[in-house]
Amino acid sequence: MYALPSIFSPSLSAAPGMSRVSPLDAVEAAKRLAAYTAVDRHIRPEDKVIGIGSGSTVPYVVERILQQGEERNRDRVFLPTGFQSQQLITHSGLRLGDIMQYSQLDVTIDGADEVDADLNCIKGGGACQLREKVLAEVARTFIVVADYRKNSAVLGTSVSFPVPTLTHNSPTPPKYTSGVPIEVSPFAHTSVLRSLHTMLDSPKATLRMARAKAGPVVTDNGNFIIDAPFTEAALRKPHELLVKIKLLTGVVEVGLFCDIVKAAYFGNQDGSVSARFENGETAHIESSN
Ligand SMILES: O=C(CO)[C@H](O)[C@H](O)COP(=O)(O)O
Repeated sequence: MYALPSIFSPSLSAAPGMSRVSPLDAVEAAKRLAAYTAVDRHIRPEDKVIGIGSGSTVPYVVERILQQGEERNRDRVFLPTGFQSQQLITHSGLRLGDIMQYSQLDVTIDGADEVDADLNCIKGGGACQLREKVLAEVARTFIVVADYRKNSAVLGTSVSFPVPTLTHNSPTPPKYTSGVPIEVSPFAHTSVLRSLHTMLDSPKATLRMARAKAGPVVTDNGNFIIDAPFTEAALRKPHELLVKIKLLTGVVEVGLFCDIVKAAYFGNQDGSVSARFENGETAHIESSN
């Protein structure tokens, strides 16, 4: 019953044990290392209500949870942050719950697009940030897992966020980063775009378009996504920026997660894991897997 669905992790579908896993490229191996380490440290036997985030790292989280065994998972319930993680949970044979039944979760583990030195994150690369933030905020412990490319000093500066070229009427053009994902009501998307362009110094903010559908990406909540690049100076104060964006009428949720993360785990290319904790401590963990 407990088997990782191949649609989420084709190269791992036959193997709950790492030694039988087919070779992964460096990034995939790093995602899996981060996920396994976080599950081993934070999903304890007594944790019964567990949030499962979205993205390509989270299937490794579920894989490790499955490896804890049927007995351990029998009386647990798993809450998804979107359609993808809902499918991941049900196809894995784990029990699916509904966030509307729970005001507190034991732990949520999710991916991130980027994490800064203070554990602020950019999320929403998969357009799931509303549900992700709800499940992060109601969890006693919110843990982020990612590969080494997401580990940044300042948001917007990692390789996963290439800086777009931009002309600007300034002698020294400010450095703009690629976007902060912003979920907006479709009705308000043009007015939010205008406010981002004119009031919040994000002239390159654009509506995210779908790849295999005509028109914009539509979220699990029926909304649109705007990707808004900001200057490095703005992203050095992510909480201030979050508040400004959130106050725009029509904004449903912003993919800036501030002061929520308890710990972040980054898989490295050399097989180690770097961890950062909310109290400012860091750890370098040599993998035993
Ligand atoms: O925020 C997210 C989805 O909205 C994801 O957690 C984020 O995009 C990271 O994804 P991946 O694990 O594929 O790098």
